[in-house]
Amino acid sequence: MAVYTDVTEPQLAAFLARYDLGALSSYKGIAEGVENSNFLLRTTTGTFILTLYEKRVDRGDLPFFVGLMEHLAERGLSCPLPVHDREGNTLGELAGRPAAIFTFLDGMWTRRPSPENCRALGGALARMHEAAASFPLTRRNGLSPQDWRPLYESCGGGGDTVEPGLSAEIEADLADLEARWPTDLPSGIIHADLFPDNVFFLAGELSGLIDFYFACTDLLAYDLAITLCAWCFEPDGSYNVTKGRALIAGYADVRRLQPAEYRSLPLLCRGASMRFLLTRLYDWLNVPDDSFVTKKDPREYLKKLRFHRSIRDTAEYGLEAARVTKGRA
Ligand SMILES: Nc1ncnc2c1ncn2[C@@H]1O[C@H](COP(=O)(O)OP(=O)(O)O)[C@@H](O)[C@H]1O
Ligand SMILES: N[C@@H](CCOP(=O)(O)O)C(=O)O
Repeated sequence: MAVYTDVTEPQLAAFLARYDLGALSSYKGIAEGVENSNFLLRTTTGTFILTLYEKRVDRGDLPFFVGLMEHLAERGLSCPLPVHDREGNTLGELAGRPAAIFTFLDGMWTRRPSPENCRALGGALARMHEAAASFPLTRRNGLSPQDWRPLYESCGGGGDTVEPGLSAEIEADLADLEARWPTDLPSGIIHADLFPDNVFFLAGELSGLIDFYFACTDLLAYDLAITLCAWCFEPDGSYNVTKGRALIAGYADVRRLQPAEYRSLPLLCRGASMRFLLTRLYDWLNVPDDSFVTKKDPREYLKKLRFHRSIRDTAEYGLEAARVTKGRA
């Protein structure tokens, strides 16, 4: 459930009066999502999404997030386009929260992605990376390798209550990831949270990407690793090589991987697994059971971490280097 802030009809009507969007017809809270309060907004001119930014989002980051969506949408990527008010602002204030209105994207997210979905997604991710290359702002990744240890330490050894031995396992992996994390791969703006619930499909075609609220400046191939972890495993925890192959090939059809990016993929996938293991572990231990937020199981990412640790050669993800890189790896 993600409606943390109530908005009254007079408050919303007054907010809307600043826009050329017609009069308020109806609005209702959207249950999905974790970070912010979202409303489906209907006016006499169309359907929109109203977002109120909650505590977990830093106000200082909003121009980056909203500006990025506008930049991407203007370059043909299907993602929410922020609507300007009559004075040209995309960000305002409603019910004591920063707020913005976005165009509505048709489609639904898929719980059972197919290899074709993965191929289309790979292409969209690469197009996003290319379109974002000309965006002038940057944002540090607040969940980068240097942030993982403090996050782990803030869990206070609670990992062992989730799974015996988890703390020692995390510590060993953290030390290895910190020592070997690559710094010389191509970087740019990444989505950083491209999970199935953030990708819409309509009649089998990818219709848009949403939720850019973890977007940041980081390694492009790390975004591919995050996406592979989120899309290419089955509910029983097994890796689906057909989906992995389709995702990587779809990406490389648009943006070829450099040999070093290809070689680094197992390490980047371990890092991606560690990042989501740690944020889920923190929430598992700290978010009250009766809160609105649905806590996600950290053990899903522990299994993925173990799988990626077992990979000896990137080809095990489904594609030989020669098919996805510029030269020979
Ligand atoms: N532009 C949009 N078009 C259609 N639906 C949207 C749009 N933006 C958000 N939504 C809906 O709102 C839900 C929550 O949005 P999301 O950005 O994922 O929230 P959060 O940042 O809180 O996780 C999505 O799952 C989707 O149903
Ligand atoms: N994708 C993350 C949680 C973030 O949720 P979102 O609704 O903002 O995408 C996870 O699965 O741990």
